[in-house]
Amino acid sequence: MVKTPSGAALAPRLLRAARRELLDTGRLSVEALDEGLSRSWLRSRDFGLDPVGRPPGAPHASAAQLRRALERQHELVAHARPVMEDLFEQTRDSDGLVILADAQGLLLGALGDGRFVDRAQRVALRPGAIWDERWRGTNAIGTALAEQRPVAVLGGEHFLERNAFLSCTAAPIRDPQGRVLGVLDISGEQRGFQRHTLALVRSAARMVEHRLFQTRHADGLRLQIHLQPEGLGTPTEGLLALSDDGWILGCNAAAQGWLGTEAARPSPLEALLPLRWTELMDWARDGGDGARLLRREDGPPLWLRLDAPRGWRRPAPAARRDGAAVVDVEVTRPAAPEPTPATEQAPASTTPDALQWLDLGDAAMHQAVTRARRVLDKPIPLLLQGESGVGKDLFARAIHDSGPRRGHAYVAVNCAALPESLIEAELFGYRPGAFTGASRDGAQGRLREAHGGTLFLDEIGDMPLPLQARLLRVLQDRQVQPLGGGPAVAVDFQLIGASHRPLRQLVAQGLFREDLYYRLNGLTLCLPPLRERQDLPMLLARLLAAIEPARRVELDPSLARELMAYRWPGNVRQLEQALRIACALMEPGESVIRRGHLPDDLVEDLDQGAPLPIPVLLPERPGADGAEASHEFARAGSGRSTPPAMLRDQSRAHARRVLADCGGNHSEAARRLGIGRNTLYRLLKA
Ligand SMILES: Nc1ncnc2c1ncn2[C@@H]1O[C@H](COP(=O)(O)OP(=O)(O)OP(=O)(O)O)[C@@H](O)[C@H]1O
Repeated sequence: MVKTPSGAALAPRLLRAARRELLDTGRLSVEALDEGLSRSWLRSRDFGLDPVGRPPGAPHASAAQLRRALERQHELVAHARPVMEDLFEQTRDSDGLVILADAQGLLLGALGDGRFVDRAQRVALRPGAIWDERWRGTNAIGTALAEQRPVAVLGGEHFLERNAFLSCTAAPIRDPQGRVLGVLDISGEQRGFQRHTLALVRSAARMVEHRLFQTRHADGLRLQIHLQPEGLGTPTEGLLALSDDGWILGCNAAAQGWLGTEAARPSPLEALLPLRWTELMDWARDGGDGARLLRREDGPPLWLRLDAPRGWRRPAPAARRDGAAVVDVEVTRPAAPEPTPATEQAPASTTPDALQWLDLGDAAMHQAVTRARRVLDKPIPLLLQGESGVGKDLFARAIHDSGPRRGHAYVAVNCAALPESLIEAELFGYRPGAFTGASRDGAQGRLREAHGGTLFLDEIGDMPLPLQARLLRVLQDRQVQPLGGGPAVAVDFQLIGASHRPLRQLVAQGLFREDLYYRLNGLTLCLPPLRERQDLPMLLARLLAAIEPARRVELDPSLARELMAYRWPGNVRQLEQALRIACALMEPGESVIRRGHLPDDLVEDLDQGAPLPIPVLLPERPGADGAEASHEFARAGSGRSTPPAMLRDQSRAHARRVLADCGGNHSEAARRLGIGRNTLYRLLKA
């Protein structure tokens, strides 16, 4: 936490002297300062910020950009708003502001009505401004994000002296998967700071997290846990969300702490609690009322309460992954609010885990998973669209594994990987001796192999037109005619097509049959590119755990932030590959991935792409970087297919213009660009 050991800020004079020393000598008298504050000051210095000079041109969202950010974060905003109103009432007398920021430090909303609001406006403490440390130096919002924990930054502890009149406390808000979604902050005049504010903001953030968890897992069975029975039902309780076959799908921070686990990966109930799923079902069948004490060998006893939505019903008996039988149970709960409208309810599904596993908290992925679930048991063809490497193949497999055909074959064919002459035989099969080079025994073909199961046609946009006609016939007649003749054979499969090329556009260009397009497109699911995903931290943790199951590997925090701002042209595949290489390059004793471990081309991109992290935002001071520059940034931000060389050229040209604007002052130019001086030199030379 950013505070002195005594919990109070040091005298302004001492803080100023310590900062001066840091800038003059590069040394920080750490004995005098709290560790978190020291780290943040060092970061602020490395960003090239000057505590007393002109403030750097921090980006500021336009009204439309802010609107879009609010739309993206509507779930967070909806749950935070009532909590913020409550906080505002509690802190009204001390004339402060209650602020909500997103995970990039973009201020989404603020509540306040006193004199302080005017002063706050003058330092851009208002919606649309970005309080990332990169531009504002040490401050509660930016520092809470960088340190990923609650912080108080009092008066002169702010790196920029213009902010020294502020005292701010902030706590991160995490989503049900544990990734930071945003920050709740209370800011006020330094004089008005009250010691309990940090505790207040921390418990308010917990309350928002609690509401997010309840909403995200509204349809399934939940367990409440606490060390004391009185804690059950309060925002301090631990929450576990369970799948219909006894797997823990979600686990809030309190539960993670008590159970010594992480929320990243679903695990069976029995792996975390000394409680069998069948016992829990018996309890549920008996009404599931009251609280129970659960004694554990590896930790303090926990109180446990069952929380099932009204009418929650265990779906039809199905084999569990561990082979244990499950029973059909309906839980009768006391009267509760009417269930959410039918369109919002997830359908009953026996093993939601394969799809659930992909739902790490990104809104677009969540929507794709929810929609896929709704049609799992229906004969509706699915079309997956998304850039190469976003996980279409994995998603198709998860649909199969979560649906009623999971006990049958999953047959994947990459239509782009085979020459036209072979695809036909591969898909439709052939009779013995049907063509030169054919096997003597013939082949039944992939379509027939998929009978009863799922056929996944990857890169279906690359299927040659004559084959499209044949495939269409199969889909219409539900029969396959092998090459070389012979009787037609009935087939029945779930069809999933995928393409990184927009099929609709191919239809317009005459490259894809319109009638086949409509046959395939029962429901289109669009998987988001990695750069737009909001769940990168969770994905990183997931991939690292898979690559290095035997040791705990972490990313250097500043590198993690860079990776989050990177554009990932190769999507999850590129990320996975980069992490594999990094893990391979680490020395045996190392556990933190740093830049030096990454593939060279990625490091090069990170260096050269450094001005791009927040490309779509306008500079706060219009005169500073100029409208032209911001348009260029905006173009770079939206130019998905812009090749790296072009991006480099654009970035270099932009850097040169900013440098010229700064009269050749490299430090000032680096500050305005939001990059380090060395990166600027490299960028100019590139
Ligand atoms: N959510 C995820 N969790 C873990 N790994 C993932 C996830 N999504 C994708 N991957 C990994 O990323 C890689 C690329 O995924 P996949 O092959 O499914 O992408 P794709 O969209 O089908 O690519 P292409 O269009 O090039 O065929 C795979 O190694 C896959 O395991």
